[in-house]
Amino acid sequence: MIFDTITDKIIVTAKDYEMPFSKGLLARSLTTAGMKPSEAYIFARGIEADLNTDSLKRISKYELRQRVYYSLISDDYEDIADKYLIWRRILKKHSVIILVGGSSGVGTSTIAFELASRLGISSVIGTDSIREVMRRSISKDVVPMLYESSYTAWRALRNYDEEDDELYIQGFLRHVEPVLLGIEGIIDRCLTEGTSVIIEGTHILPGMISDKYHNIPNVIFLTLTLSSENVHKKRFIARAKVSDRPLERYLENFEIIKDINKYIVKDSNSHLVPVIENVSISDTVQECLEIVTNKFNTLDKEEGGEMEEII
Ligand SMILES: Nc1ncnc2c1ncn2[C@@H]1O[C@H](COP(=O)(O)OP(=O)(O)O)[C@@H](O)[C@H]1O
Ligand SMILES: O=C(O)[C@@H](COP(=O)(O)O)OP(=O)(O)O
Repeated sequence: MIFDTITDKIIVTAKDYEMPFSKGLLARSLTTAGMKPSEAYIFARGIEADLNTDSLKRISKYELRQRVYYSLISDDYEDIADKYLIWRRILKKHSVIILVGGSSGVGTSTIAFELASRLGISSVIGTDSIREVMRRSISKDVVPMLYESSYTAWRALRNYDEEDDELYIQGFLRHVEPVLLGIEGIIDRCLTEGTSVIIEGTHILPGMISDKYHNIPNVIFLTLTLSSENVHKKRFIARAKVSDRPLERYLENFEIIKDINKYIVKDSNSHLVPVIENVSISDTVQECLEIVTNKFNTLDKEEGGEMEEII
């Protein structure tokens, strides 16, 4: 009841908490369902106006969801109405595992965190953290490539030939292999527990991840790329300004990072994994959300899900 005394806003009540109605929050769920941000805010404002007209002081989350759903239908947003509800049921019923791959600097961490916040998935794990854990359990003598970066791993190969066109990719593949053990372990754990996670980083290489996971419908692969060298370089510059990751290291190895990027894209294409150009954050997030939502929409329909059942 505390909010009633400090705000004039309608209070939205849930089982364990209550909070003032927020147009921003509602608009966010609507954009997750595919509505354009500009339309979503106007729509959320309309919902608030309707609630005020009805002189409501408090509304349950359940009733609010119901109102939003039927307003979407009556405003000819039927597609969005379905998607608006689907995430609630999906996350209740399934574990959702999203794997976001791409070479260093293309934006996998940034996009993974955005997706997690939009979808209400609370766990995001970077493959560089998994690599760190693997380093503690596998000695450098056994797998020296694990102690390198993806783009310097070639240096740890035995008797390498600097003229070999495949040298950098061979190093990258040997670097990725032990990290995959950790990635697959996390996926298995989430599937067993029914929890959701987004795993992101350069070690998500579709062709090296066991076929078993490609055949599980709630494991979704996404690959990010940047075709423009200039934009890609600028991303390292931007990142160096806000972190301790030295710019020189990435620029010095840029040609190798580009080769790895090309390899990941080719590998993704041949495994039918969607490849997304990460130019604008909002477009990339929207594109990823569309892929993920459509996949679950299909799965949900196959399972005979009825939208009305949860409102
Ligand atoms: N779509 C984008 N538009 C502009 N900047 C971006 C975009 N995606 C990522 N960035 C920025 O680029 C830099 C590298 O992104 P990051 O997510 O750290 O890459 P990765 O995890 O793939 O190495 C960061 O400074 C990030 O804020
Ligand atoms: O090995 C690599 O390519 C990067 C991956 O991390 P991101 O750049 O993708 O965050 O790690 P590094 O060893 O440079 O810290």
